[in-house]
Amino acid sequence: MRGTAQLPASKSESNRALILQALAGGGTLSNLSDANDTQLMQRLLSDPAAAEVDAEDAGTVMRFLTAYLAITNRHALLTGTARMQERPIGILVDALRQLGAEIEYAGQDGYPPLRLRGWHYTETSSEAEEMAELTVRGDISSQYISALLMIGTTLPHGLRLHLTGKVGSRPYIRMTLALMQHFGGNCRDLGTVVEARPGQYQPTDYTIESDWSAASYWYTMVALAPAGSWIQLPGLRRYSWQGDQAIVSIMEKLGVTTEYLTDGVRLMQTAVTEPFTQDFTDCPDLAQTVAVVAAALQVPVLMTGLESLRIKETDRIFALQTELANFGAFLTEESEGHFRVSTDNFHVSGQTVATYHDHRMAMAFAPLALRGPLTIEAPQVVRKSYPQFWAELEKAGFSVE
Ligand SMILES: O=C(O)C1=C[C@@H](OP(=O)(O)O)[C@@H](O)[C@H](O)C1
Ligand SMILES: C=C(OP(=O)(O)O)C(=O)O
Repeated sequence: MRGTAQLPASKSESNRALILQALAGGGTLSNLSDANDTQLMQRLLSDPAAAEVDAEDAGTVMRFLTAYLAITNRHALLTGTARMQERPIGILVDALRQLGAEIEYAGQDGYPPLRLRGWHYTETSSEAEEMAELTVRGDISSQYISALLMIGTTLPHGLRLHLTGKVGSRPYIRMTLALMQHFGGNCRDLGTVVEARPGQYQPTDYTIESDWSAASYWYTMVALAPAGSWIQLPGLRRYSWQGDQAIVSIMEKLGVTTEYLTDGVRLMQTAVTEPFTQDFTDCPDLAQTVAVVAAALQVPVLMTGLESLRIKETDRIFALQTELANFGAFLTEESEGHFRVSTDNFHVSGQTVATYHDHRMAMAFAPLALRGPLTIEAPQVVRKSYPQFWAELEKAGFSVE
């Protein structure tokens, strides 16, 4: 493998920028993602009269729009796929209700679909001179916190959140604060306390960075490709707001080194090193990539911080365990929350990989084709974050049927 692969733009940055642009009332966004999650967000924001809003399987769309539609006083049914209706949202709904939103559960308590019935400033919230203050659990999804922070700026006195529990996906909260600031918001990260000061966002231009989570699959390919392979990925930045840039240091330990270029990075293969322990609390979306590449390289990585994986697009722990087993690889819970990747005669020989409606299952396993033929079921799942994935693989020399 030698060449350049095109990445999608970051869907996390794109979906925040779209909400902030809507709250600011303008600003030009360049290099918006072609991911379905982002195209969907854009479509839903551009139809302010819709009575039913379908967030499909996009977590950021569901969570960010719950807060955005509430604060903009929309009356609508906010729904999603069957899986989305199993992904919890009670923490966000409770917080928004305390702030003045009228939200009812149209199905099961604590889960979408939601019936939004507008925003009612309570007397205390409009008269008090102090910031609204809430305590929010941080150990289920950071998307609730990002959703609240973005609208917090537009509250009469702003919003202070006290985060409890083991806060996961922290870099995504920092990305939210960075983008809020970029759009003229005044906010602070004080660790277990995060604040959005009251103010007005300003229409601001922003160019979205390429997606580091999508880049992770190219790291796997370079790791598994013949010696001397390299790949260039344009649009990635050395100083990134994306926590999944952590793939750089993780893959140093799995035989791929990163060189920063004027535009993007070049990945080069090096020697594989020792077994190691990796905590995914800050970067859960990298877990599948690393589990698969560690299995293929037969490096016994100990993975921790995987708590949120069970409530993503699918139960990713179960999906990984089931599919890895077909290759002679195992993800075993050694002690609570500590999962060891191990292998017993790892082989790729025409297996079929089920994808469980999860784009990351397809993209994490596809690079195994460098070791032998395989079939990926429902390959269109990649459209959630990387619609061009299969086309880019073909350009890189894979034979895709
Ligand atoms: O805020 C975001 O853009 C995201 C936050 C993470 O979710 P959690 O906060 O639920 O872990 C991540 O897994 C998801 O893909 C995108
Ligand atoms: C978990 C993911 O997305 P979301 O939660 O936004 O659906 C993901 O892209 O891996």
